[in-house]
Amino acid sequence: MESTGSTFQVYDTTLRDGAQQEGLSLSVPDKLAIAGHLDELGVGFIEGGWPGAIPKDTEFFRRAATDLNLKQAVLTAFGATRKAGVAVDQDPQVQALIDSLAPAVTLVAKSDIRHVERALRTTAEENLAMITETVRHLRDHGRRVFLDAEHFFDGYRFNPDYALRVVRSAAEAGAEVVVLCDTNGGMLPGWVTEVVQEVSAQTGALLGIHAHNDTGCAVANSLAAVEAGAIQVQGTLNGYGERTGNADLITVLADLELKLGRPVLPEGKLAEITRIAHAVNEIANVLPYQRQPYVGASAFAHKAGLHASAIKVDPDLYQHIDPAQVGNDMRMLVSDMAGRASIELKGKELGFDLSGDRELLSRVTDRVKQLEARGYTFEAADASFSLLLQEEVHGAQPQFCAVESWRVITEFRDGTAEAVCEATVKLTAGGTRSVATAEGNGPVSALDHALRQALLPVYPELDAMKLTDFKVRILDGESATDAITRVLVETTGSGAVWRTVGVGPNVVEASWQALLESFVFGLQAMGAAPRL
Ligand SMILES: CC(=O)SCCNC(=O)CCNC(=O)[C@H](O)C(C)(C)COP(=O)(O)OP(=O)(O)OC[C@H]1O[C@@H](n2cnc3c(N)ncnc32)[C@H](O)[C@@H]1OP(=O)(O)O
Ligand SMILES: CC(=O)C(=O)O
Repeated sequence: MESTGSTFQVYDTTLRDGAQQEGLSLSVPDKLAIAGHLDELGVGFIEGGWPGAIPKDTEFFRRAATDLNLKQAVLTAFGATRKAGVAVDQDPQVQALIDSLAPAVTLVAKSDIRHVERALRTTAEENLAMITETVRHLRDHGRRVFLDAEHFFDGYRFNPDYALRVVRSAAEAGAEVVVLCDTNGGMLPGWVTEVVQEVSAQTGALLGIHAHNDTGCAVANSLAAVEAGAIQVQGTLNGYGERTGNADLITVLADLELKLGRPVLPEGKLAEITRIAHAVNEIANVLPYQRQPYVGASAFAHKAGLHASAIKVDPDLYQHIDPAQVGNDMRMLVSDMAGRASIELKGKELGFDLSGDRELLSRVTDRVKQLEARGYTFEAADASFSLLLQEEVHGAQPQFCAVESWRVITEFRDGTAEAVCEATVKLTAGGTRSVATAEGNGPVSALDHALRQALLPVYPELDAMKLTDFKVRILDGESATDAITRVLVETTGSGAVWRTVGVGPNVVEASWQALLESFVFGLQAMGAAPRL
């Protein structure tokens, strides 16, 4: 929610401070796409970058002026105050902020006297003049101005008088909000509460909070500041940012709305937050954090049997909110920690009504526990669990073929650097016996090709299916080559993704199990009729 005066402001800095994360590199089109998502979410301000310092950011603002049709958010340029000893109207970086055409500017300024003297190598008075003159200059050019008071909390604890003079200078010169930054991320919530209350009482300025996560408290510190009176909260989507990141704006917004009862996004937008968090991960090419509060894939995933048995009665008993409020879903995980209720709920998720059949539920629960003790893992292989359920409910898995035998050989050919694998699969499908031989760069790809070759004439649906991931895990490391091997296979087809598991003392045998199950599950999911 953007505003003037003292209405609460949500300020996103994913495109500037988020981009300072190690390994993150956003192109101009990436930034434009993320800005679109942020606007859709309903944040008040989008800090687009530092024009004049980073050429890509200058270009972003140039393109934003024509390509970005923001409906809600105010585009904000970030930059430093004028340099020491340079007239404000002669400082090219200040001019670049004006040239960016952004309607709002956030200036970063030193508020810790030690930084003024040692990093800027200037005097206390000159730093205050740099702040006052730059804020006024930008206001004279019609810009809304915020001031990010860098290292504020450390500075205030070291020399409160100077830190307070920085806040007053900025506010008196026309800065709309002075944002107290925990730049090094070393604060704890109690300290933040105290400082925000004191600064607010001493200066009367409108304050904001910008927290880094080095103590693991960025979200808690942001909430503490808001409860102590800050009217602007800054953060980044998914907590991207330098070192351990910034306050995750997603968690902050959900906490403010759902826990503190403060509607800070336009109505209905919180339910979009999971989708937007994931979309931004995709654009930024960052793996989603499974355990991210509210929006992570595991945020409402239940593994323990006792949890599931209570959830069966009422999901609220083991969930702090209804996942739909943030656009997420509850999931049941099946494992050796499952009880009958977990199996029943997971069955329901997969389309099986197992309610009331106590004997069947106990049998499946026991079988899962025994198989997990041998190395299977069903929480990562829903498709294998679905086939297991079919065996228990209908007496057998769907029979798409009868496999007679399979074998793989690995061959080193003279003069070539790499080994080649060759697989032969003998099976009957559609009333015809086939012997298919195919090569691959490894045993699993050779088996995949041979199985496909044998089945394709009967099941053309296989054309749409593709192996997309293959993971091997040695389960008993101490036994070295005698260890048990677990293989997880991920297959994609017709817009769906499914995972199967195989276990055995032989890695190829374990792979074959997982591969065959992935074919069976995929054919069934695509509606193929089994023909032996
Ligand atoms: C806390 C934060 O995260 S703030 C955001 C930080 N983001 C970035 O640094 C990313 C973009 N940065 C850059 O592109 C470059 O660092 C620039 C363009 C800003 C500066 O580059 P350079 O001039 O080559 O110098 P360098 O990176 O070594 O920075 C030191 C200079 O910045 C000045 N400086 C540092 N902080 C400030 C400040 N708050 N206000 C004004 N000047 C500052 C220093 O005095 C020094 O100037 P000097 O060389 O004239 O003495
Ligand atoms: C401004 C900023 O990014 C900080 O102080 O952390």
